[in-house]
Amino acid sequence: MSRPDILETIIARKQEEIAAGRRRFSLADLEEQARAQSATRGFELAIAERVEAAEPAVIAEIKKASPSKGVLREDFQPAEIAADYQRHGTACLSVLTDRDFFQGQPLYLDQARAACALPVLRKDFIVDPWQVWETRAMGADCLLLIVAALSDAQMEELSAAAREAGLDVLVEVHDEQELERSLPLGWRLMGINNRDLRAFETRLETSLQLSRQMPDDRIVISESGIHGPEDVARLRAADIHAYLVGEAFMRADSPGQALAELIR
Ligand SMILES: O=C(O)c1ccccc1NCC(=O)[C@H](O)[C@H](O)COP(=O)(O)O
Repeated sequence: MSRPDILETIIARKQEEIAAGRRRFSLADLEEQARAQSATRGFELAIAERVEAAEPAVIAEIKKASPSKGVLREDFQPAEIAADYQRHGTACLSVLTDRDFFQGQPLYLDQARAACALPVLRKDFIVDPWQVWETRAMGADCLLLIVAALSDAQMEELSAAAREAGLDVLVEVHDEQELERSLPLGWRLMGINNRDLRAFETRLETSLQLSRQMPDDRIVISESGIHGPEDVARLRAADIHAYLVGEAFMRADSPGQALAELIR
């Protein structure tokens, strides 16, 4: 029998979390909490405005640890990091809320969002409409749909729930087949993850190659494995102007300073 890969392991854990969560809050409870939240901050718009102005759009990530790299930042203060990112010109934030694999939690999203005026992506593994409403109830502005983790029917169901909840969506693909499956959903923000979530290998070429097949009405966001200005220069040469960066910032004394140096 083959060993389950990390994505399968994470998704199995998510199903347990959802089952436990439903015992505390029904879908109706979460919908009520979500509808009581203030307006979202316009995640897609913040990216689109930068890209249309030919400026780099960075989604700066706040993550303490990852399955591939372990702990990235011992002194982890989400509010301070968010304010630092804002001072140095990020377009948006991404905050890991997964506990078991990334040492995140929903409180970090709340702390980060309260410390700045930036739109925030909830970075987690969304497989059920219950989590979509949970995301909005948490106060997030955008959620991530990882195509590798979802069937076509799930993607449609989650997209419909996100629209109803008033959330923007960042769709994440890693290969041509996932791109083809996800385009009919119609979302404008299309992340190309350079990391193979099953093998952990990270190659910038994934973005460089797959972006050639992206329709003109979509915005490509290159995700993972972006470490220095030379990486951004390669992506920019391929007409990719939006970047999601985590590790390189989390390992820096000042994540905001590292961001400024990446896009200088
Ligand atoms: O980062 C991992 O090890 C990982 C493992 C399994 C699923 C997802 C994983 N990471 C999520 C991400 O894709 C990154 O947090 C994000 O794109 C930023 O990447 P990086 O700049 O390389 O930290």
